[in-house]
Amino acid sequence: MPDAEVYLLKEFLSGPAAEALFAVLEAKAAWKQEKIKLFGKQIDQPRLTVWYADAGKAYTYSGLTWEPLPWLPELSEVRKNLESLTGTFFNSVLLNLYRHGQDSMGWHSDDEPELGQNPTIASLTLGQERSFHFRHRTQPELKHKLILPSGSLLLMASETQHHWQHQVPKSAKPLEPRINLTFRFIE
Ligand SMILES: O=C(O)CCC(=O)C(=O)O
Ligand SMILES: [Fe+2]
Repeated sequence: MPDAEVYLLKEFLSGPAAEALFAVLEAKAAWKQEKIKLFGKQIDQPRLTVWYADAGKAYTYSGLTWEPLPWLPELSEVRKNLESLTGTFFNSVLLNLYRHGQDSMGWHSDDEPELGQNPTIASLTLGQERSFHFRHRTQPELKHKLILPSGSLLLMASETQHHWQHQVPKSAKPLEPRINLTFRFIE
């Protein structure tokens, strides 16, 4: 992909480790159904979310301001491993629970000002594999599609968010749940 720095580690976690972490997070994370405003109406986001971060961090995302919860030990452990792998620090993680094929995330870039100029975003998939699409912001013929399997880690770095958008599209198939963790550094 031009104008991007993207890596996919297909086996960041083993199958059993990904399954175990999925079970812990599904049961222990404080999942919430947030609303978004669309054409002046409040509607449910097509997924459940929860945000964990270091104390004192506030984050605005999808028009919502998130109040961080203190880290679960299992999340701190993943954070530590990611930090030694990437050589970058992460002080927050957004969890998304896609309950079935009709849950999704629309086209966007992770380019909120508090993420800084060229954020490194580490995105871990647990459970159901899903498609992940990229499209270039100014050259619409540039597209890229990936499958994110359970235990995989997608890293997006340097100028990727300036030039590309990404989405997790809905699927007509009756899919099993997927948990996604996106680790970020908020300034
Ligand atoms: O679920 C995913 O793989 C993507 C999540 C995402 O793009 C985000 O949280 O910003
Ligand atoms: Fe994103």
